[in-house]
Order: sequence, then C-alpha cells, then structure tokens
Amino acid sequence: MAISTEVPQTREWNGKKVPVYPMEVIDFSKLLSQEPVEIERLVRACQDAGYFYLDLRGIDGRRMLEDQQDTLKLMYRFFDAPLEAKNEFGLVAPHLGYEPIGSRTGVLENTKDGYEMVKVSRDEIQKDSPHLPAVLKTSPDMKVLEHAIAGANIATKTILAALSTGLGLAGAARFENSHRNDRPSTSTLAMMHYIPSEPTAKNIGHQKHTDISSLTFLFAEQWGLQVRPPGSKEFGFVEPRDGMAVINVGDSLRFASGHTMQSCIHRVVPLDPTEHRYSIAYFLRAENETMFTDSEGRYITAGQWHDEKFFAFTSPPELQALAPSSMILGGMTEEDAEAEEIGTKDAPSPIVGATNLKETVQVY
Ligand SMILES: O=C(O)CCC(=O)C(=O)O
Ligand SMILES: [Fe+2]
Repeated sequence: MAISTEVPQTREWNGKKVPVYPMEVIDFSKLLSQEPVEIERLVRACQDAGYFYLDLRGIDGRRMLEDQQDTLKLMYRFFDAPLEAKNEFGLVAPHLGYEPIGSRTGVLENTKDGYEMVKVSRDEIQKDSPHLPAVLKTSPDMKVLEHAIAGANIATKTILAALSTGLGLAGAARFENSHRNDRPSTSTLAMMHYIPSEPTAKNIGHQKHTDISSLTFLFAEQWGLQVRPPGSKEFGFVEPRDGMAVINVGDSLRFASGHTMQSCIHRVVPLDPTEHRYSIAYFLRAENETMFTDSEGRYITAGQWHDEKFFAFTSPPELQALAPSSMILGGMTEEDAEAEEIGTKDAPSPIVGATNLKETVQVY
C-alpha cells in the first residue's frame, strides 16, 4: 500500500474545523519550455480540480512577484483615498472602474459583500488616455498597472498554450487563438480590498461563484479564499503560498474545452476578523466574438455570456434567483446543494438569528 505523504490540514473557522485542500503546483518555467510531464500534470489539474498553484519563483516568474508587490503598494494608497476620489467615474463598464463595499450580495443570507474593488481592463490600459480615476493616473501608477496586466497575461497565455498542446489542438483551434491581443475582450485586472469583518457582520466576503473568465490569475497574501472541488461536500481553504499565484479555470475555458475542464466553485470568507485582505485577480477572458456552447446548451458569444452573468452577479437576490442555476455556477454541480448552516452548532451566535447564518445559494 502506498504511504500517503499528504498531511491532512484543517483551519478553525467560525467554530468549525474546515479543510485546507491540497493543490497541485505547476512550475511556470517548465511550462515555458513546454515540458511534456508538466503539461500532462497541468491538463489533469484543469480536468480534475479546476485550480492549481503556479510557481513563479524561477527567474522567468520572479518579475511577476515584484509586480505583485508594486501593485499592493498602489492599492494601499488607492483604497486609503476618500470615496469621492476612488469613485470619480464609478463603474464605467463591468470590467472597468470602482465598486464600493456592499455593491453585491455577500456570502451569507441577508448580507452584502465585504469588499471594495477597482478594475482596469487590458483594452483600456493600451489606450492613449485610459479612463481611470486621477488617483491612479500618475505615470508611475500606469507603469505598475501595465506591468501587472502584461505579466499576468503572459503567464495565463503560457498556460493556455500548454493546455492546447496537451490536448493536441492545432492552428486556429488552439485556445490562445481565441484570446488575441488586438481583438476586443473584457480581460481585466481586479484589485480588491476586503474590510475586517466578523462572520456575523452585515458586510461579509465574496459570494460563492464560478468565474466568467477562461483563466483567473490570483495573488492574495491573506487567508480567506475557499474552493469547493468537484465531488466534495464542503468548502475548504486555499493556503496562501509565497512565490505562487493561484490559478483557476473559469466558465469560458470549461465551455471551450467541451465542458471537460472544471470551472472552479469558490468564495471568500474572513478567516481573521481583524484583518484587512487584499487580492489581485487578472481575468483572462476570450475575445468577445468567440463562440461556445454554454451550460444551457446555447451557442453564444463570450461577450454575451459575460454580460448575462455579470448582470446575475450584481442583481439583488430576488432577481438572481430567476437566473438559471446552470448560469450561476457555470454548469458545475455541487455534491450537496443544501444551504449550509455555518457554525451554528459549535458557536451559536448571540447577535443574529439562524437565518442570517445561511449561505446564499441562489446567486453566485
Ligand atoms: O479575492 C479573492 O481571493 C477572489 C476574488 C474572486 O473570486 C473574484 O473576484 O472573482
Ligand atoms: Fe472569482
């Protein structure tokens, strides 16, 4: 019998032991060289789990870790600015602009989200005069944003290329070919600031969902991200690891792969209620005109999938409940779709009623 080297790990969250799920580590430098064993491991990670760590500690990836630190400095300054300055243009488009705390539904029933976010799209940063709030428009800031977007784009396209090779795709059928730089897309860099919150707070976390994107490239130094792997009964934490980005497959790549890759179900909850959490997510999205068959069996464009799902994301719970459930989770199913009671047995809350401790399931 093989001896398992896996150390079972849990974290205490809200009076409950929650698993920390193990994740594959894929080496960016090996993907750059198209090493066959690494490509095979990558394809398997996308088909089995839909997420993995990307190890950026080699010479080719280290610059992206520097970009991450520069972006964090910019974020601390931006989120410290007065609301009027951050919200100078509001949300210009779904993939560009500022969203204040509480713009969307939160993790638990009757809550709102616990983060503010500013997004800079890849198409916008390439314009002569990008539409950005003045607090982000200094020339050093623009360089930082450009580097962060270009770095994440290089990494995610390298992954796409390796996946195409691994699946034997050639010519126009290769995934990179539906993510060309000069074609309009909603690819964007989202910078998020989660405020400290108790599990019983009115503003909490980031609701359960799958991403619209093809691939998401995420940096977050604080705990909070949870995934729900295919076939699992519960959410578990993703351990933040130095020198690594967390990559997850989104709906568009699931659809483009003929639904053979897993779109990762995930959410964010505050592990340490006293902590500010900062995350940087680059969403590599398909060209707007790319066609695929969605989770409803419709043959539609990536642009339409984006617009419909974004509308569901930002609608109030009553409207979200009307969206087909296959849209909410990109066609992914959960082992046990019952609303989870969170921590009610071990840690009854004297502050709120039990209904407030239910996860919101109707939306993502
Ligand atoms: O903040 C995070 O770690 C994840 C954010 C996320 O899931 C998203 O923006 O789609
Ligand atoms: Fe997400």
